[in-house]
Amino acid sequence: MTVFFPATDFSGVPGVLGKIVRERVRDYHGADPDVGASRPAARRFEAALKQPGLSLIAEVKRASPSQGAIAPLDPATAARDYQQGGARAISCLTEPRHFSGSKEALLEVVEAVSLPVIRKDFVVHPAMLREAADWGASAALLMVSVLGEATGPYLTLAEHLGLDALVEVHDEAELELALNLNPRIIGVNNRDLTTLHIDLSQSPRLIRLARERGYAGVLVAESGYSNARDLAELHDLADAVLVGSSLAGSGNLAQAARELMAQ
Ligand SMILES: O=P(O)(O)OC[C@@H](O)[C@@H](O)c1c[nH]c2ccccc12
Repeated sequence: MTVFFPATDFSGVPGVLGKIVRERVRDYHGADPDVGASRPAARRFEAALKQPGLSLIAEVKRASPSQGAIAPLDPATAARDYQQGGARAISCLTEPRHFSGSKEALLEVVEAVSLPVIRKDFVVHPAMLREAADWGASAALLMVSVLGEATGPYLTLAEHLGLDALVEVHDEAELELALNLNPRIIGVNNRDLTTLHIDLSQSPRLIRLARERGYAGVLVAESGYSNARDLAELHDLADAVLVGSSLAGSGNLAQAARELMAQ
């Protein structure tokens, strides 16, 4: 299928995010943009997040630009532990240089658990979504800070491939852009990926704003959560929370997940 992509100029993406994005652009330079025939939507990721109560998306995260090495997790074991600890979906990084992610990690996670899995990467090329579908992911991350006006076409592409999309925003302007596309799932990242600074008030604030604007889709709070207290106000506000570092570095992933979600 053919999707119109506005010229995407990633040279303006600032900071750490810009560096990673330009590396990913080079990685996929010349990759085949053809995504093939349409695939049926399973909507498993979305359905997992819509269950009653705050849903946990637990992330297989071995390293990050802010922390360096977090833990030498075996992806399959980590995903199984998260599932046992009550996670409703698994996020798996596939970015290799800064997050120690890989295709293999994603394949192992998909194989290990019955939960839906989201491919966590810096999507800058249609081939990355085709791969996500081929590798068995149920969803992929689309970052408005990276894709800007191209977020719409990428949403169409994800839909075409039967993938759910988590449309990630960090500030009001990005939220406005996302709301105009009316995606089924919006995530608000507490971390500014250009500076790596975390502000835990960002998600609740923008989630409230989205609801005030009449947004009726699924809302996800992302990043920086390390204990049950941090989640207190999210229980009646967000549909889901995305947590990586604090769980991954805990030493006991199932127990850490249970303790985090306890009210
Ligand atoms: O490790 P944390 O602070 O719990 O955050 C998890 C997740 O939100 C974070 O990994 C993330 C959110 N959006 C991203 C985009 C790219 C890379 C990583 C991310």
